[in-house]
Amino acid sequence: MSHDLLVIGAGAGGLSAARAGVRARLATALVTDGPIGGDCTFTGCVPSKTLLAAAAAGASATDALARVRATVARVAATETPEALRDEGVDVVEGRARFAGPGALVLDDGRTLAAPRIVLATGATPLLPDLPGLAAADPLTTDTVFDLDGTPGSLIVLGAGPAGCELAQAFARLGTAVTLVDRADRVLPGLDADVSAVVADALRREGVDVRLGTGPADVEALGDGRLRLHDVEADRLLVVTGRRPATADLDLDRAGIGIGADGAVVINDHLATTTAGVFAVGDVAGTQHTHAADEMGRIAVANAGRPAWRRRRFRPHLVPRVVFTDPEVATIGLSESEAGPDAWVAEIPMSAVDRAVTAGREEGFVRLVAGPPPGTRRLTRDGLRKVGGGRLVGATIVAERAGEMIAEVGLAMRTGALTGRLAQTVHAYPTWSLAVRQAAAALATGASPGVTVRRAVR
Ligand SMILES: Cc1cc2nc3c(=O)[nH]c(=O)nc-3n(C[C@H](O)[C@H](O)[C@H](O)COP(=O)(O)OP(=O)(O)OC[C@H]3O[C@@H](n4cnc5c(N)ncnc54)[C@H](O)[C@@H]3O)c2cc1C
Ligand SMILES: NC(=O)c1ccc[n+]([C@@H]2O[C@H](COP(=O)([O-])OP(=O)(O)OC[C@H]3O[C@@H](n4cnc5c(N)ncnc54)[C@H](O)[C@@H]3O)[C@@H](O)[C@H]2O)c1
Repeated sequence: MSHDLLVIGAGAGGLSAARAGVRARLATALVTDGPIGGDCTFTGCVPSKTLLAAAAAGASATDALARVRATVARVAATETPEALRDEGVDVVEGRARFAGPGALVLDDGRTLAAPRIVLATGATPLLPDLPGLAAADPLTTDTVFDLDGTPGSLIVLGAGPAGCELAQAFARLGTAVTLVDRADRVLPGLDADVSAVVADALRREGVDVRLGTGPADVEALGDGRLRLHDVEADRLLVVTGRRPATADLDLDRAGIGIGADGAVVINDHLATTTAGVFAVGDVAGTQHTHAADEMGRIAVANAGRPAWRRRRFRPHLVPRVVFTDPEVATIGLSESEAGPDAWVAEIPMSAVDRAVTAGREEGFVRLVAGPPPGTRRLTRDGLRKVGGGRLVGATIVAERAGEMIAEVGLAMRTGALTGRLAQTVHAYPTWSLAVRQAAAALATGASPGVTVRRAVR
């Protein structure tokens, strides 16, 4: 059967690519070996955010898990094969591998060919090589949301976004949680003071946070319980990262390269090392639903264009939100990444009236601004004279940080001077007024409660 576009994988990236194909009037087939919606709907964002919301609302463990199942079913019902076929996508159920550069073969022997292929096969949980791990029947994000009830005690191994979110959710549902990471802080990819706020919040809620741990065996205790280091628990949840799903795809038959990090090698245009084949989402090394979604659209647009007319995917414009309480939202460069030419404006949430009225003063807004392109290193006064410079990044820790980061993304996307945020009237008393207050300090010289400094590594 012949198509214009083949998309492999029906998660966020594949769905976005397939819909973009239909919009571009391409005969589009979406090949999937799993349910439509992928990780986000079934094992990622939707169940984890539902569990967090139910736990925050004080639901019982049983109700929270029932709410997870109901919400996943509700979201999944909007993305059935039938609904996609109605949209014009030819949904092909089966597992695909490459037979050659423009050709796929399915597990039942069917073949498909197209001049454009988008690879969107996602990622799978990565389990560390710990002696005794398999025998302890560890939970992963593929299985934890299927539990009938919450365990009395739980070790969460890995304090990245998944570990911190799930540790907080289970603790709030009454489980005795120990959060373990070999790094010396939670969320080790973020600035150290972000980690400190989140670790404090988790500890206040009773999570036993153990950091800087060395390698250890997992020991089965015979009664269904297990021990890791000196911690005993009913169950172990392993959230130590994810591996791009490239196995059994026969990528080498099509000449598609894989990098040292295990992700498919792509360039700024999302093209792989093989002409006509593009890769998007987790299989290409990104880690968020909205990144996969954006990449799907860009890949399809680029697949029909010569290299000089292609759009670039700009990872620095992708916000990242950790949905702990408080939330952590980042975009672009952190202070330590920005370099000594950048300026930083920072306001603690204790100086923001909405946070004070809500009794939620932990956290801060940190804007990082650089000189406009072509401008030399600027003094503090020089920065003010160029409208506060242009934002190159932001880090927000606050109850609603995930909502607050969007306007920073808009400013960065449009290249607006920081002063534009300061000139924009924000309703009082909103959380996002903190962003305006910080922007005002860069653009006008002073703003109550805000400190301005050169970026520190
Ligand atoms: C617990 C958890 C919470 C998360 N929370 C968030 C969040 O709040 N916000 C956020 O932005 N991101 C979150 N993520 C990450 C997000 O879920 C992923 O980044 C996103 O779903 C990746 O989409 P994708 O399309 O790249 O891959 P996937 O959704 O994994 O889709 C890939 C699909 O490809 C199919 N497939 C694989 N191989 C083949 C093959 N050979 N043939 C046919 N089909 C194949 C699979 O069936 C799979 O469904 C979370 C992840 C986890 C684990
Ligand atoms: N809110 C969100 O957007 C969200 C939420 C959850 C997950 N995700 C995505 O899902 C993916 C998986 O998340 P994750 O938190 O599992 O991965 P991660 O790679 O972000 O974090 C893994 C953590 O495990 C630790 N670790 C690794 N091996 C270890 C070991 N042997 N012993 C002890 N600690 C170990 C690391 O130090 C790190 O802190 C990521 O791509 C993440 O971005 C996103």
